[in-house]
Amino acid sequence: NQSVHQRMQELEQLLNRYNQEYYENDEPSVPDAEYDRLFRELKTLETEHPDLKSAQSPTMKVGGKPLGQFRSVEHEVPMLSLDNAFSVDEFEAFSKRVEQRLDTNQTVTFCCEPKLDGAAVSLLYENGLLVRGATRGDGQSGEDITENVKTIRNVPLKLSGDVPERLEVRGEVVMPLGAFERFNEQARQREEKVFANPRNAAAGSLRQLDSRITAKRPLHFYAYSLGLISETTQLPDSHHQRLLQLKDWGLPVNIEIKTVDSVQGCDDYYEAILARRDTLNYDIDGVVFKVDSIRLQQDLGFVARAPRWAIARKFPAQEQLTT
Ligand SMILES: NC(=O)n1nc(-c2ccco2)nc1N
Repeated sequence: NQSVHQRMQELEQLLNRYNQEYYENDEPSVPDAEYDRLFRELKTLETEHPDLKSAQSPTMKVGGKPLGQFRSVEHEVPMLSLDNAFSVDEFEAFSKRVEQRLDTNQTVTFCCEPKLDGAAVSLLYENGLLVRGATRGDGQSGEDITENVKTIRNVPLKLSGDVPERLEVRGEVVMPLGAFERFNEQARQREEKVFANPRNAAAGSLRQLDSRITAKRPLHFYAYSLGLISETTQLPDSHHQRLLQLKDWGLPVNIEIKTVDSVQGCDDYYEAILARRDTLNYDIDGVVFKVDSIRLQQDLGFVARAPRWAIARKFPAQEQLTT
């Protein structure tokens, strides 16, 4: 019995370490199959020797399921990825495609947004109360991280005003740069692994099993699009106006977002944000231009999984300062 107990303690230590790696840094040192095998071995031994089972066993934290203990969430409206334009010519080709769909004398308004480099999430509010949070996953289904998103500093648990019965908000979770540096400094001092960049820090923090750990992470959320909405009739036809409506209801919307009425306006916006990139308190990897008219967005639809009505224009890669 002693050797069984020893093996159980060894398994517990191994699994806790692998969990830490997986959820702290999103970088497990063993493949999931190996983790699952060890997990099942421990589970079996605990079933055979309940008297030897520890209250802190990793099998207690997850309610019995191995790694995949986040419930899966189906995105009724797919969470799209963005097509990228790496040059002004590629962007102009995009705007030409859009203009082809317009009547001749119509001009197209674009909504311009900084492209936040964090982790995309979906928040679902029912009667104004936050009822679910989910990662983007593969765009069709993600992980249920409700308890974790509730700990994000600027995510309202209750919206204010006359809100739709069901409102799904999508946006980016970022770890502000100052907080990221301080967090990594602390991790270094504690001989814990540091995050390579703020995006990993945000993604890894959101995938913590224990939301008390997430709660200690300085995360911010910025809304940038809407998913499921009941009562769409009351919403304006403009994407920008809808974001301002989200702001009125208490959701954080990035202050850099604005509309322009020409391709030149988009180019100016790209240059202006690029020039100020180092003064922003979060990582961005470009700007996003979206056709502002929802009606025109629906008319343009999307090809594969990227919308025809939006395009990201990426900045040149930032020279990586040696941290
Ligand atoms: N990452 C980011 O800041 N995004 N991502 C979108 C997006 C993705 C799909 C539709 O819109 N918009 C913004 N500002």
